[in-house]
Amino acid sequence: MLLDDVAATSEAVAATRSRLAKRASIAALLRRAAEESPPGRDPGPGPDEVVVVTSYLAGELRQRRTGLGWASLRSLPAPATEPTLTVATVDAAFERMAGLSGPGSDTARAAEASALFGAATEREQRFLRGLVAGELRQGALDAVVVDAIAEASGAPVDVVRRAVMLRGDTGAVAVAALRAPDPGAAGEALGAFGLEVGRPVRPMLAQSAPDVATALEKLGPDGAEVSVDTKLDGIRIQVHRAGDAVRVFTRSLDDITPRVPEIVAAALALDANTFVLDGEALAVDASGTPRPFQETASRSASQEAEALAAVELTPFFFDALHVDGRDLLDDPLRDRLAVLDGIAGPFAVGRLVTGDPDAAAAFFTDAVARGQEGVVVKALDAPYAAGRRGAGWVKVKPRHTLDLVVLAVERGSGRRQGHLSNIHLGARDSDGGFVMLGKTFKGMTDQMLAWQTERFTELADGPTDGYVVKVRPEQVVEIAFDGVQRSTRYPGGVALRFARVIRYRDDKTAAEADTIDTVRSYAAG
Ligand SMILES: Nc1ncnc2c1ncn2[C@@H]1O[C@H](COP(=O)(O)OP(=O)(O)OP(=O)(O)O)[C@@H](O)[C@H]1O
Repeated sequence: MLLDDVAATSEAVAATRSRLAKRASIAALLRRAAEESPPGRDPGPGPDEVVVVTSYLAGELRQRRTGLGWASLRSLPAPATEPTLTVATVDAAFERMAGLSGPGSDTARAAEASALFGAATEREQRFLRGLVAGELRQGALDAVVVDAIAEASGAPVDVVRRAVMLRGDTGAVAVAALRAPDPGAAGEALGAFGLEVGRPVRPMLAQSAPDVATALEKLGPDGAEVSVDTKLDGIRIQVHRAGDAVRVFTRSLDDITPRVPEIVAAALALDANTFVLDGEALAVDASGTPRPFQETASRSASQEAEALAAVELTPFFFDALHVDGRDLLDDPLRDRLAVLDGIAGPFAVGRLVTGDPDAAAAFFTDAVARGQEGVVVKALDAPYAAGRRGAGWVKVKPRHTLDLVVLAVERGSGRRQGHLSNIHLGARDSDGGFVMLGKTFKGMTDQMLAWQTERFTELADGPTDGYVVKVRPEQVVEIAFDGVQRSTRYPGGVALRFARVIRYRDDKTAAEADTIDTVRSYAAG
């Protein structure tokens, strides 16, 4: 298949707001990809073309890192006039670039890139640039691609979605679905995708509520028993063990095993040979009181890798997805917790199972008094909704926070001279854009200031010599605030009161940031 076909479809998808139209064009292209490269016909050394086409349609390169920087794409060779590049050729070129390392690799990579872009037409250049810079990626697109795989293969959409969540790899799911001879076989092939120990599953996420009483109402009938879990403010971890082999993954499915030997040791000490557990890793002091979040985060944040050895982390588990040959994802939480308690012992997160709203509220107050972040209230009959903000979990925190996207940054003055300081904050709106809500430089440590100056120079979009530097909307920041007020100053009609920075989040993409509707729900009256 020609890259031009994929680029054309990608442009058509971006040009329409209709989800049905997007789904139809993606499905048509996937079907063509499967027909043009039937299995068994000189497969060559590369992957199935359907895998590559699927990831390009989702806006991603198959290679997570190519070493190609945004800056290197500023001056491109003149475009070709005729489209000749095939998807397989392009994938092979990126594979070579990703494999380069050591002295001279930058030059070799630049030469590869220049040859690739020189063979691309103007439209293909635009598309490739978007892929490399990550500009084509947006959360909403993943869901449309899942829908399109269902349409193209005839498999039920929830079966496709489930396979993607369990496999964490949309391309592999597309191949299995599209290579099946008929819809029935496609559904069967996907149904066989189970949880595999060693392969991370997208974690279940929580909804939120302003207080415990509201959380209980959301979860179901009066008086129904729920689990009120302590909400620990650390790093989400998913720990896989098969015998002596342990792997630790983050919320975004990155493998951090080599960086957390103490978690590996704790996993090996648990009373089961094979498992997948979900939990949170935290720095705690001798009395079990959590250390400030910054200490834990310094272990995960890429910008502070040197702090790695400094803090000892303890894992706390709150869910079991698989134990000793038994998949638990579809079992009710009640049963999963019984299994968890049987193996995790002191490493299980503290919880209270109750149907009494007063007891639940008291547990929350106590957790916060002990320095924890809040609670997650969970329905005992709900399955584990991998990769989704499931209805079964509701988080409650005493402090209001939002995850917003940095839209621009201002040059600092005085003590902050030479730094990029005041950040412009945006919430996500329904059509993929961002609405500005205010600015802040409160709460920033000197370390953050140094880090963000570098980061936003990289993300700068347009001239960087002005006072306000516009940036590509990619960096998520967690903001605490005292309230939301109506305001005519900003386009969304609302502004944050006393917004302050808590931390930069590398575990969320802009597509996962909070929406303007969520922000408005905090506005009084
Ligand atoms: N007992 C618990 N049960 C579930 N999640 C927990 C628990 N303790 C801490 N957490 C954390 O809370 C998060 C659930 O909230 P959510 O799904 O909204 O993710 P989030 O946006 O990363 O949350 P936040 O920013 O509030 O930590 C989980 O990702 C996990 O890291």
